Amino acid sequence: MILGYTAAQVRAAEQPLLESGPAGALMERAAFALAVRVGRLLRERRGRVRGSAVVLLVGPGNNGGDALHAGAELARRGARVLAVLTSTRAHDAGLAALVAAGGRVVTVVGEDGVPPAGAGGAEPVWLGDAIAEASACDVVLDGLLGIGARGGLRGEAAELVLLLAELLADDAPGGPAVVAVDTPSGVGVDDGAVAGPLLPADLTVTFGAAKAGLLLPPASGVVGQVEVVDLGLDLVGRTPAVARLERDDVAALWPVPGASAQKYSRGVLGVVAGTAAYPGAGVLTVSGAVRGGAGMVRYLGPPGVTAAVLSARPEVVAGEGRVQAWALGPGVDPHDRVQADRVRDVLGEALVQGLPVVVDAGGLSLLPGRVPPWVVLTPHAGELADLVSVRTDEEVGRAAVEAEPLRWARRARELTGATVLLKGPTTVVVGVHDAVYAQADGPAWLATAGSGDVLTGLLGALLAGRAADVLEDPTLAAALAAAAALVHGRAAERAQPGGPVSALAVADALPAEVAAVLDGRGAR
Ligand SMILES: NC(=O)C1=CN([C@@H]2O[C@H](COP(=O)(O)OP(=O)(O)OC[C@H]3O[C@@H](n4cnc5c(N)ncnc54)[C@H](O)[C@@H]3O)[C@@H](O)[C@H]2O)[C@@H](O)CC1
Ligand SMILES: Nc1ncnc2c1ncn2[C@@H]1O[C@H](COP(=O)(O)OP(=O)(O)O)[C@@H](O)[C@H]1O
Ligand SMILES: [K+]
Repeated sequence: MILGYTAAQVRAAEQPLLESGPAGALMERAAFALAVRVGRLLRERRGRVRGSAVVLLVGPGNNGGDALHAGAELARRGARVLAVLTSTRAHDAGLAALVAAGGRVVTVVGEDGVPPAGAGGAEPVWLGDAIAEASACDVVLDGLLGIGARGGLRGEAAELVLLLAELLADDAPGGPAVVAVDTPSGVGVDDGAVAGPLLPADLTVTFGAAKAGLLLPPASGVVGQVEVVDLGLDLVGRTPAVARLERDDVAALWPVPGASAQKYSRGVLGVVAGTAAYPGAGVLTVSGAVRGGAGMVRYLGPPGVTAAVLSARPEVVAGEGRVQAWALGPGVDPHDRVQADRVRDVLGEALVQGLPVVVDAGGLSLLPGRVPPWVVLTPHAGELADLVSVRTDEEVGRAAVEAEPLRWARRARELTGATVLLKGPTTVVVGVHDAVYAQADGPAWLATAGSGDVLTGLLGALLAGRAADVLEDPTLAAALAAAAALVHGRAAERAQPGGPVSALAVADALPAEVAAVLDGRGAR
C-alpha cells in the first residue's frame, strides 16, 4: 500500500530529525538519494553520467536547495550541470556546493531584460535561452517548488514552465527526461490540485513519504513514476490522507473459496442492468461478475436482454432468488418504466434486508435520499456532477468534478451516505471515516464504452463474496471498491498490453488477473 500524507504531516515528522541532526543533513541525504536516482536515469539514457547534460530549475526555497545539492553531486560525477534560477533568492549552501563542483548558474531575466534584483553574481540569460538549454539536455530537474508551494506557479517560473512544457509535449521522443524534486512544482501537495502551468514529470522522487497530492487526480496524471526516498520519518499514528492499494493488499481483501465452498457460500450477485435500448450493458455487467468470480449471478431484466445475457453467459440464472448483494443500473434508462421500477424495488428491498449494493449509471438517479455505506455508487465525473446538482442548488458540471475529484466525491458521500467510487484516469474512492483511496491502474485505453459496466459487475461479485464482512465493518466497502478498480485496470492492460481493449475483453482478462493478484494464494 502506498500512503499519501499532507505537507503538514510530513513537516511534523521531519521536525525531530531536523532538531537532532546537524544543519542541512536531512537535505543532503535527500539530495544524495535524488542524485543517485538521476544518475541511474542518465546511465539508462546515455550509457553514463560523465559528459551528460543536466538542467536544474531552481526556485527560492529548500526544494531548489535539494535540486542544487543533487546537481552538485552529479557535477562531481562528471555531468555538465546548469542551474536556472527563476527567483531573486536561492538556497545559499546549495548554490555554493554546485559552484564548487563546477556547475554553472544563470538567472532568467525578465521581459525588460533586467535580472531580478538580488540575483547575486549569476549570469543573466533570456528566458528563451534557458528553455533551449533545458529542451536540449538529458535530464531536467524540477526544483522550483515543493511542499512549500502556495497555489500554482507564478511569475518567471510559470512562464518558463509553460513554454518548456509546450515544447517538450510537441517534441518527438528523444527530449530530456523530467524528474520532479519531491513534487512537480505547483501541484496542490495535499489535494492534487492543478492551478496554472506544470511540467509533467517522467519520475517524481519524493522525500520521506509520498505526498497525498501525488496520488490524487488531477495531479496524479503528471507525476510519472513515483519513488519515495526513505528519510527515516516516523509517521506511525498519523492517519494518511489517501491510500493506494497494491497487488498484495488486494490479495488480502479478495474472497478466496475454501475447500468446502459451494456456490451459495461464495456469494450470489443479483444484477439489474440493460434495457431494450442498451442490452449490451446487461451482458457486460454479468460478464464482469461471472469472470470476476461470483459464486452465482442472477439476472433480472426484459426478455430480449435476458436472452442476450444467457447467450453470452450461460452460467447466469434468470429470475428472482436469494442473493447476497446487488449490482444495479448499467444501461438502465430511467424512462424505461419497467426496468427503472425494478431497480427502485430491488434497491428498497436490499436496504430493508441490509444487503450491499453497487449502483451505477441510470441507477444513480433512482437512489433514495440517504443510504448506508455498504451501498457503493460508481459514477463517472458527469454522473457525479448530475447527482450533486440534483440534490443541491449547486450547479456542478463535469469539468468542475474533473478539476477536483476528491472534493466532489466527498460531497456526493455527504449528500447520500453511500461509499462513492468516482471513475476516471485516477479513480477516487471515499468511504466511512473519510477513508480515501486513489487507484491509477488502468491504461487510457480503458476509457471505452461499457468498461464501467464490467467494473460494476466485478465490484458486485466482490461485495457478494464478502457481504457479511462488509455489513459488520462498513469501512471494507471502500477498500473493496478500490480493490475492484485495481483488478479492473490491470485486466485492461493484461487484455492488450499497450493497445486498444474492448469492455468484453477486459471482463475476459479478469480471471487471469485475479489469479496473478492472488499469486498462488487462490490454490487450496
Ligand atoms: N523539511 C526539510 O527541511 C526538508 C525539506 N526538503 C525539501 O524542502 C522542500 C520544502 O521547502 P520550502 O519549505 O523551502 O518550500 P519550497 O521550496 O517548496 O517553496 C518555498 C518558497 O517558494 C515560495 N512560493 C510558494 N508558493 C509559490 C508560488 N505559487 N509561486 C512562487 N513562489 C512561491 C515561498 O514564498 C518560499 O519562498 C520540500 O519539498 C523538499 O524538497 C528536503 O530537503 C528534505 C528535508
Ligand atoms: N484516461 C483514462 N485512463 C485510465 N482509465 C480510464 C481513463 N478514463 C476512464 N477510465 C476508466 O474507464 C472506465 C470507464 O467507465 P465509464 O465512464 O462508466 O464508461 P461506460 O459508462 O461506457 O462503461 C472506468 O473504470 C474509468 O476509471
Ligand atoms: K519540485
